[in-house]
Amino acid sequence: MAKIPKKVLTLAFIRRDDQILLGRKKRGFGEGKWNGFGGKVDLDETISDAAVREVREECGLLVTNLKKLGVIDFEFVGDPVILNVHVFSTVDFTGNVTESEEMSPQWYKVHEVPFEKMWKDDPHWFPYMLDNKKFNAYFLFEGHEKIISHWIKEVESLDE
Ligand SMILES: COc1nc(N)nc2c1ncn2[C@H]1C[C@H](O)[C@@H](COP(=O)(O)OP(=O)(O)OP(=O)(O)O)O1
Repeated sequence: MAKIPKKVLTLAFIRRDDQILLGRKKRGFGEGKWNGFGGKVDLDETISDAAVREVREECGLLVTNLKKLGVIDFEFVGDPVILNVHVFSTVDFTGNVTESEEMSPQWYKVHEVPFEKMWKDDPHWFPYMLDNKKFNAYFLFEGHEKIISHWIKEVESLDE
């Protein structure tokens, strides 16, 4: 049976009191959308090391104690590659929030997250992430704005 190619990506969120740090993507995949910070995993690094690196590159913060809260598979009609996104969260960071070439960061109150300017899947799984619940999810997109099917379930644990 043919193996489905998966591209492993990180997506990290930083929390501070009743706020969450989001970034507006300035270029590339998801340009214009608000999201957490993340990207591809390099050959020589673990997924959580990649999450730390991507946060530092994209918003200038050094994060520690990242907790993996979710693993989401995204499939796009007509594209054989599945995006396998590992979602992390932390409240521990040092440094100053800094705009990068890729992201324009901004703190939002957790009840004022701008879902209308984000990926369509986000309102489905953000409640789990904001409640620190672990979850697995799958979304099938047609284009970048329409979800055709999805599932999401809370889980006891996730592989590190
Ligand atoms: C399709 O739905 C998605 N929703 C959300 N909330 N986030 C998503 C979705 N699909 C991908 N993502 C995340 C995963 C990553 O954090 C970024 C995409 O990473 P990118 O392609 O920008 O990876 P980089 O390593 O930064 O790429 P470059 O090396 O080219 O800068 O979006």
